[in-house]
Amino acid sequence: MKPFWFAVHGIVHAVRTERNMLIHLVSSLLVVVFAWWLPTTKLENLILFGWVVLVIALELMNTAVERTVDLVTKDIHPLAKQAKDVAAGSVLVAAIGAAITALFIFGPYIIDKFVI
Ligand SMILES: Nc1ncnc2c1ncn2[C@@H]1O[C@H](COP(=O)(O)OP(=O)(O)OP(=O)(O)O)[C@@H](O)[C@H]1O
Repeated sequence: MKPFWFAVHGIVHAVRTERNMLIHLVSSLLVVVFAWWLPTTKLENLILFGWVVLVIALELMNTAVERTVDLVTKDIHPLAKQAKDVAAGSVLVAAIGAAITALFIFGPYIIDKFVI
């Protein structure tokens, strides 16, 4: 059971220390609110859930890369920059994918609600 709590501790640490993680959690909450408010299908909710999980999981990995790089060197190094920037890029790619998916799924329902 210990590895589970170590993992939970890691998640709590990332939420407490990473501003971007807070942004992802607020965005995830917004997705839940919209999915509850709009008549989305089970499949659509499942797709949205997958993106939310992917973005949060990648942000956790990004945090791990940042900590590892900082542990290895405090000096300015091009490889340290590449490692951090590439890891951050993976989060950005997923976040853009999630935003586009959310727009495609929620967009038509919102238009239906407000345009008669
Ligand atoms: N050791 C380093 N050598 C060279 N460039 C670095 C180094 N550390 C950080 N950088 C550059 O500065 C940027 C900001 O680094 P920092 O460690 O503050 O992470 P961050 O991206 O601000 O993470 P967060 O805000 O999520 O904690 C990195 O994306 C990278 O481009």
